[in-house]
Amino acid sequence: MIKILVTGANGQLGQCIQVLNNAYSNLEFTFCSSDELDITNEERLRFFFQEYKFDYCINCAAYTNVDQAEKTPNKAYLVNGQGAKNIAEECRKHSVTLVHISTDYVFDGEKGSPYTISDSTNPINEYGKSKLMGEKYIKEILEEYFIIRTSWLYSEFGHNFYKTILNKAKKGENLSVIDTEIGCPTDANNLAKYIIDIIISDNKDFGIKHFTDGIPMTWFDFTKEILKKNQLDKTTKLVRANNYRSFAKRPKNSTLLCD
Ligand SMILES: NC(=O)C1=CN([C@@H]2O[C@H](COP(=O)(O)OP(=O)(O)OC[C@H]3O[C@@H](n4cnc5c(N)ncnc54)[C@H](OP(=O)(O)O)[C@@H]3O)[C@@H](O)[C@H]2O)C=CC1
Ligand SMILES: Cc1cn([C@H]2C[C@H](O)[C@@H](COP(=O)(O)OP(=O)(O)O[C@H]3O[C@@H](C)C(=O)[C@@H](O)[C@H]3O)O2)c(=O)[nH]c1=O
Repeated sequence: MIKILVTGANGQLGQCIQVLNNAYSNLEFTFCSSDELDITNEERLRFFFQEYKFDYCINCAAYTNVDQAEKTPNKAYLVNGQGAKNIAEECRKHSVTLVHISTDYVFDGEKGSPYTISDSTNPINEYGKSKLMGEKYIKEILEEYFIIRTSWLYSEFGHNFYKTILNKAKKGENLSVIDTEIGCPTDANNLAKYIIDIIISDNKDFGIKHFTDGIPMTWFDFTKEILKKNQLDKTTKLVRANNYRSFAKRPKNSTLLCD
């Protein structure tokens, strides 16, 4: 039996992993919400790792509000930086393999072609900087880790662009969406399966990975797809925008090349 701790389990990705709970007879999951296990609480983490003998930890816990992170960066650094460090230290002490999730926003978006795992990082907003801090701690502390960078997650769970657009369109709102940022929308359910495949695979090729399952497009193109898929394209007014009122800068082209 492979014992797996999932932190931040009530978030979008955590819920996608919960859907897979009964699909694998050789996996035993422990799902912890932020209330049950706060990754910034070192004492609680220590207790948890000591009490239960995990083989893997999937860290889905994160501060993901990109605009709010500009206003309260310390909170983002605490969870995405220090929190990741705390988990990595417990993983090292107890020989647990860490599967950590990172983001396309660690890149500045200026490259002009898809980012590979060996490209230099240079985040342009506080969320991206805090996620990069988490990556750096993990690389320093652990040898057996997976850092999976992904992008533009959507699913039926939690908050995401797909659901925001769908809700607005269903309410009959006019949509104005930027076409100046390019990335790869990724179904969080497929990311969940990819993570489990890594865990059950015999081939332990540790390190950084890129995972997306969508083709590069702008948020505007993605909106068109969302509307079409939900038969709202004929009834919703959608206009192309050059800018959208937001606090954080976002990379122009953060397309990830998957390995
Ligand atoms: N969403 C996206 O588009 C993308 C996400 N990612 C990364 O993927 C991962 C999963 O993202 P996603 O599921 O969408 O994010 P969510 O915001 O949906 O989920 C994050 C979860 O982390 C929890 N959390 C926050 N602070 C703590 C803490 N101190 N201790 C424990 N749990 C905490 C939150 O709980 P609560 O709500 O109670 O605070 C929430 O349940 C993150 O690492 C994110 O950076 C990468 C690329 C794209
Ligand atoms: C809702 C909306 C957004 N936008 C713009 C704002 C922004 O530039 C872009 C995306 O908006 P959002 O704020 O929903 O997405 P954002 O929070 O930037 O999404 C990011 O989240 C983090 C967690 C990640 O790791 C990234 O991969 C990425 O998914 O679309 C519009 O132009 N019109 C709209 O109606």
